[in-house]
Amino acid sequence: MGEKSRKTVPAEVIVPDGRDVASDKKEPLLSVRGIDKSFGSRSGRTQVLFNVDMDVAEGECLAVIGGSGSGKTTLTRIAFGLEQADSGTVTYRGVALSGVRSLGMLRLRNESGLVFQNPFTSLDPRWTAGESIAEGLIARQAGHRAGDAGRRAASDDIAGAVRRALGMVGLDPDEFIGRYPVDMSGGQAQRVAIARAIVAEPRIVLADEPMSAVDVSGRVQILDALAEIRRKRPRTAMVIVSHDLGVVQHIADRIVVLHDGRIEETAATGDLLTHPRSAYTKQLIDAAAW
Ligand SMILES: Nc1ncnc2c1ncn2[C@@H]1O[C@H](COP(=O)(O)OP(=O)(O)OP(=O)(O)O)[C@@H](O)[C@H]1O
Repeated sequence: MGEKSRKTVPAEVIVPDGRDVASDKKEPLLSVRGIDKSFGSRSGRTQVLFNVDMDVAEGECLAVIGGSGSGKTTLTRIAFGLEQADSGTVTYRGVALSGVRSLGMLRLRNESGLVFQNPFTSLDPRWTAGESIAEGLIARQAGHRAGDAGRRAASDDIAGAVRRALGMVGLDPDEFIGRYPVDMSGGQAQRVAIARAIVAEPRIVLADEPMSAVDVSGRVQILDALAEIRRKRPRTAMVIVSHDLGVVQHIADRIVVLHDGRIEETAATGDLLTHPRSAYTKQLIDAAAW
């Protein structure tokens, strides 16, 4: 995606110290405020997140970058309700994730798609790509239709949705629908995992280091797949975690830089690349592999 085609957030919403007060004029889709997190026993606790704020707007692609151990995975797991913060709040569509059965948590679970680093551990080796991708939809549709006609209609819908999702990630449905993970490259398997994450048309997708377990050609295809999802589903928000700024610079609208558990800066991608505020961000720009 070219620099010109990038959506940028108005400069006035980026406050001077780099804190992310609001990514858009309207309410963010997902909002994280004042998150602290420590790990360890009472005698030896290590704090890994310090008063972190982060917003994700509808349709926005936000990249969270930082070195190893900076807290990217912990922060995004907390933001998506997969882990509990020690203090602070997470709000999805204006409702707090206040417990596993809270409205905010149920909505977020139902409306998010998750992609993790290693597709071979997230895909069931006993299932074909078609079965893996269909799984989420089948569970969701089961409650909505009754009777044989309903079940037939549901299975037609599912087959169509699975084929569309495979097409969106650049995999030929005829070729891949019946294929098992063992017969896929890392890049193909990761694109199947992405198809599974987006088949139910989630409002927000988390991709945690989706390219790190894949070779260079596979990485390009994964990036293309994510860009295609953004084109076809412009209202879907994405949060992409990466240690490499180069990987995300062509797809992210905004970038959050984490350093030792603190937000170093948050800015529109073009601004961050051309006018990095911190020495640490400059280091990440210099180290970008792509
Ligand atoms: N369950 C856990 N128990 C103890 N420490 C943890 C746990 N999860 C994460 N940590 C620690 O928290 C810190 C942040 O880890 P996190 O995985 O969030 O960082 P990261 O930026 O995603 O790193 P990486 O790029 O290496 O995956 C690290 O020091 C890590 O060792």
